[in-house]
Amino acid sequence: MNIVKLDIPEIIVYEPKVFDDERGCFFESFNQKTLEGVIGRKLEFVQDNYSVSKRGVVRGFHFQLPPMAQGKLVHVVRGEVLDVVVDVRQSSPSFGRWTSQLLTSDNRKRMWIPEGFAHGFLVISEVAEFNYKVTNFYCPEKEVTLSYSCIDLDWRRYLPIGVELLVSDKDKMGEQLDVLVSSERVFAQN
Ligand SMILES: Cc1cn([C@H]2C[C@H](O)[C@@H](COP(=O)(O)OP(=O)(O)O[C@H]3O[C@H](C)C(=O)[C@H](O)[C@H]3O)O2)c(=O)[nH]c1=O
Repeated sequence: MNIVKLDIPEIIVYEPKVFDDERGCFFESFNQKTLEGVIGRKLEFVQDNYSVSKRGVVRGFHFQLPPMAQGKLVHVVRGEVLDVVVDVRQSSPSFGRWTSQLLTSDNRKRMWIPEGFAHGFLVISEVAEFNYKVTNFYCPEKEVTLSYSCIDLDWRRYLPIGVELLVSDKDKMGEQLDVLVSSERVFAQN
């Protein structure tokens, strides 16, 4: 297993060990014991999610507030995405900062996103199939949408000229971080 360090230490990216042979390849797409060893905490995933998106789709940023906060273990089954997380923990030294990683079916990278981060991604390939495990059930009442435009990222530079962003109405209404802070819809100071 190869671990990729990002500039926000709580976000962990790793590449599973791949066993190639003349038939093709094998790798453990998920191993709880291995992952708990890397992350250093117990994990209990309760739900698997799967989304299929066209090139140019931006999903997010979404997060759920306590007590329904979700840790997420994400990966790409087919295609390529730019996966982006934003720290929404007010007590964190990296509050408001973001980091990203290209996740593809070829690089087989998995990204662990703990509770307290808003998550989203841009689809770069023609189609992307995105699969992730979450540590808490979906709770729309506790879900918050942070605007995908709240960070200094030019999403379009990852797309061919002429391909426009495709964003849901809900995500188009995503709010800026300062609004979420003033309405106490971020992770509170400890
Ligand atoms: C997330 C979720 C959604 N839904 C239903 C609700 C809607 O009727 C439909 C589409 O939901 P939404 O537009 O919120 O899907 P995404 O934009 O892919 O949301 C995801 O986007 C970013 C990338 C994330 O990290 C979140 O986990 C997740 O919110 O699925 C469910 O029934 N269960 C669920 O767990």
